[in-house]
Amino acid sequence: MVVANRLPVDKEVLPDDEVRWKRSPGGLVTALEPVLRSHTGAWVGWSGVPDSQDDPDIDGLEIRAVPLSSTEIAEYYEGFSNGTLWPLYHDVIAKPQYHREWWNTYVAVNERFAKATADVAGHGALVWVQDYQLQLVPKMLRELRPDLKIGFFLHIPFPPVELFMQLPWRAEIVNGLLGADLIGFHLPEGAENFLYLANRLGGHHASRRSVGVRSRFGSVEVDGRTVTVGAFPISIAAGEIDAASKTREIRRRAREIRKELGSPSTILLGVDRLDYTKGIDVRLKAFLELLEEQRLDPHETVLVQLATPSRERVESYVAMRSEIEQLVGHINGTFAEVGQPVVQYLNRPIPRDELLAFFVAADVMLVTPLRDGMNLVAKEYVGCRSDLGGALVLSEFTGAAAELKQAYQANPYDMEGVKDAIEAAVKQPAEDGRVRMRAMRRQVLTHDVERWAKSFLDALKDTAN
Ligand SMILES: Nc1ncnc2c1ncn2[C@@H]1O[C@H](COP(=O)(O)OP(=O)(O)O)[C@@H](O)[C@H]1O
Ligand SMILES: O=P(O)(O)OC[C@H]1O[C@H](O[C@H]2O[C@H](CO)[C@@H](O)[C@H](O)[C@H]2O)[C@H](O)[C@@H](O)[C@@H]1O
Repeated sequence: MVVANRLPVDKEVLPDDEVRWKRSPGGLVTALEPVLRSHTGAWVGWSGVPDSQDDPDIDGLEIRAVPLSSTEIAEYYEGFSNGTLWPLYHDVIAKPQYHREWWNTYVAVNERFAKATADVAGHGALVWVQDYQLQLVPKMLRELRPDLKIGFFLHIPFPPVELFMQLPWRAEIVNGLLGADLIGFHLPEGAENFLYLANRLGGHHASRRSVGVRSRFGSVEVDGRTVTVGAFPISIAAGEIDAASKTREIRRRAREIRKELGSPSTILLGVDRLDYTKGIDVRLKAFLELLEEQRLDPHETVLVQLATPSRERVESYVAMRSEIEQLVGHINGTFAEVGQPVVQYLNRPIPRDELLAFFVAADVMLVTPLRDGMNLVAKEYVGCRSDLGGALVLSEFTGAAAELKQAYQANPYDMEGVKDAIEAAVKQPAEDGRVRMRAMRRQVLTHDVERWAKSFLDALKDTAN
């Protein structure tokens, strides 16, 4: 069973009360949906709208919707999850807000998820709890159902001790997670941060040697149980994406996109949830300066930014959206010609096949987060480039940077470094580009999401309890 804040589909109620289900945003769903489709399993989660307990009908998946009221959405989802934990775990890029009411609602909603799971899980079932919205569920679930095998995976970075210690409920979170049999992080660093805190805040004996990738797991002794802690970098359904990107329709659409953009020599592409962690402003500022310094030609270059709306009622997201839209306006105001914008910006989700066509069309992919747990967009781009064309500019502060070493990597806080990386990617010699892309594709195609799920679930089955 998968337990996640979100169901794989979001409910949409149209003005005539007709109900439609659409794909949920974000990489967690991108990764887990194909995994669960290829196994039998149930998914417990929220439908994205208030007060709904409809279970949508999805082929091969049993869905259990957990209802949330409007107040709970404001205090648990927008509040504690995305106004407190999200910025705290992402290097405090925005200032985390600490409110006791938000915390109380987070506890109550975690209890509801634990109870919903306990009600439907078969005896001895394997339960896989996902992400920062549900960090108390492992302990709550163990108390309700000690027969279950409980795994937990954190999709975002686990912060260093200096930042985590800000959290007024730090011990409760660490002890909540320790209810699991296996706790997984994307990177060894996150696992090591957690092991240190389990000892410091929980007072438990924790292993101290370094953690490996899918190997050399750490452990914490908790009330006679051993909790295993490991690093399992997530990935994409690489084979599916590779095959789809080779189809005639997507290749044709990619050529058409280039024409529609005015047949520029260089298409730069950004694809993100509209989130302040993604560094969309970083790449726009770098692009602006490269145009100003005449290192890029505005008649030959187009930057396409596809930004799907996200967490639109959270304050820091509102501010960031207007900053980005101002920057887009400023760049176009300065460098565009009538009918020929240099930045094309769409603030809406793009259908999957259309997105793949954009990846195939893009000469340079811009992935510039200030901090990101993994970033599946970088892997999707690589997965789409069977032609060995294109170049990836990648922030050092993404989880993906640990695996995609042949990308043009840059520190997103170093504007000159980002500009140099973009310029080098735009001007790369073709053969150099092929060598880089071949190496990155080898990594992505041999480390797909099935391998991620298998390595986590095998480790979970191997846990002693
Ligand atoms: N504008 C968009 N339209 C459609 N899908 C998008 C858009 N932006 C991002 N996505 C998809 O959402 C997922 C984002 O995953 P990821 O890069 O891991 O970041 P996060 O989960 O933080 O949003 C990817 O599968 C990507 O293709
Ligand atoms: O559910 P939302 O609030 O709309 O947000 C979407 C998802 O964003 C986050 O995704 C993370 O998971 C990805 C896959 O592991 C990873 O590549 C990325 O770096 C993370 O940011 C969030 O963690 C999910 O819970 C959200 O559903």
